[in-house]
Amino acid sequence: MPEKANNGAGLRGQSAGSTALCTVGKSGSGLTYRGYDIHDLAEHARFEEVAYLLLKGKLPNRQELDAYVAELKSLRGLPDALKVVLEQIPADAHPMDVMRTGASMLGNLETEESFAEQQDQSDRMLAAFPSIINYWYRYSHDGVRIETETDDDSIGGHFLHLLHGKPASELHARVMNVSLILYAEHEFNASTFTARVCASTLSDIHSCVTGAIGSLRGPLHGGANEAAMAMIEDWQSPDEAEREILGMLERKEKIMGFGHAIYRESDPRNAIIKQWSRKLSEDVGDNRLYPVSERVEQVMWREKKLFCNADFFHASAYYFMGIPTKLFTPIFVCSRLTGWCAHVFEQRANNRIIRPSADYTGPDKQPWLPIEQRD
Ligand SMILES: CC(=O)SCCNC(=O)CCNC(=O)[C@H](O)C(C)(C)COP(=O)(O)OP(=O)(O)OC[C@H]1O[C@@H](n2cnc3c(N)ncnc32)[C@H](O)[C@@H]1OP(=O)(O)O
Ligand SMILES: O=C([O-])CC(=O)C(=O)O
Repeated sequence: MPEKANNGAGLRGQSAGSTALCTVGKSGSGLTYRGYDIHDLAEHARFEEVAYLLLKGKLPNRQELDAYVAELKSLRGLPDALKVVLEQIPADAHPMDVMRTGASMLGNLETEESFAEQQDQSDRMLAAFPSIINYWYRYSHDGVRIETETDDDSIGGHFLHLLHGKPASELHARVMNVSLILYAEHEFNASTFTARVCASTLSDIHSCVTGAIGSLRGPLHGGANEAAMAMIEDWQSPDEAEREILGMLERKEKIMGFGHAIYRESDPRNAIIKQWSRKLSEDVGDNRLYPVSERVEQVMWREKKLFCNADFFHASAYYFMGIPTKLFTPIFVCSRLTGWCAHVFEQRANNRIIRPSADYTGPDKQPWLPIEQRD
C-alpha cells in the first residue's frame, strides 16, 4: 500500500494539460519556446523579443519590437502608494517576499478588471518588477529613494542601472539579456503550474503571479541559485570544494543547482550560462569561484551522474556582476513573469478548473469521540 501511495509522487511523468509555449527535454535535453531553440534565442534575441514571442505569440518585426521596447520603457514608474508600502518593508526581509508583496500591491492599485486587460497588465508587471525590487533594495539598504524611470534600452540593463546607480557595461547588459532569456519559460514547472491552477479558478492575473512568486522562492526551484551561491562562496580552492562536496554527498545532503525533474542528461541552459560565467570571471580576474564551480560540476557528474541545472552557473555569473546573492531569485521572477503570464493566457483561453483527485491514506470511518473521552 505505501508504494501505491507514492505512485505518481510530485505528479512526475504525468501530463497535467497541454501547452503550445514550450518543450522541455524533448529527445533528451532540448528546450524550445514556441518552437525556437534556446541556443538560437540566447545567441540572437533580445529578452524583450522573447517576451513578445511568449506573450503575443510570434517574433516581432523591427517596427513591432521598437514599439514594444518603447512601451515597456514608458511603464517603469511606480505609484506613490506602492513606494510607501515598499518603504515599510525591513532591510532584512527576503527580497522574494518583497516581490510577492510588490506584485500583490500593484494588483490592488492597478487591478485587472477584465481579462481583456491581460496583455497590458503583463507588460506593466514586466516593466515595473525591476523597479519594485530595486526601489526597495536601495531604500532599505542605502537609504535612497531612487528614480526608477531610466532610459536604458533593455530590462537587464535597467535592472543593473537601478541596483548599482550607474549604467551597466555592455558585457553585463549582454549577460543579463541572456540570463533573462534562459529563465523566461519552462513548461509546467512548479511556479508556472501554481499560476495555472490559480488562473483556472478565473482569478485575476496579479493573484496568479503572486502565487507563482511564492512557489519560485523555495530552494528546490528558483531559490536554488541563491542556495548554490551560499554553498560555494566560502570555498577557497577546487580541492576544498571537492572535499566539501564529497562530505555532503556522504551525509546525503542535496547539492543545490544540480539535478532536474525532467531533464535526464543535461540542462541545455547550463552550457550557455556557464560560458558567460567564464567570460565574466576572466573580466574580473577571478581565479577562485569559477574553478571551484567547475570542480563541483566534475565531482557531481563523476560521483552521482548529476548535472548542473540552469541555476548553478547563474550563481557565479551574477556574483561576478556584483549582484547581491539575495537578489538572484528576484531576477528569475523578472524573467519568468513572461512564462507565467503566457501560461495564464493559455489556461484562460481553454479553461477547466484544475482539480485532481487524491489517494486517501487516512483512517477508516471513525465514531465521533466527545471531548471528555479524548486522550
Ligand atoms: C530552475 C530550477 O528550478 S532547476 C531546479 C533547481 N533546484 C535545485 O537545484 C535543487 C536541487 N535539486 C533537487 O532537489 C532535485 O534534483 C529536483 C528538485 C530539481 C528534482 O527532484 P526529483 O525530480 O525528485 O529528482 P530525481 O527523481 O531526479 O532524483 C533522483 C535521485 O537523485 C537524488 N538527487 C537529485 N538531485 C540531487 C541533488 N541536487 N543533490 C543530491 N542528490 C540529488 C535524489 O535525492 C534521488 O535520490 P533517491 O532516489 O535516493 O531519493
Ligand atoms: O522545470 C522545472 O521543473 C524547473 C526549471 O528548470 C525551471 O522552472 O526553469
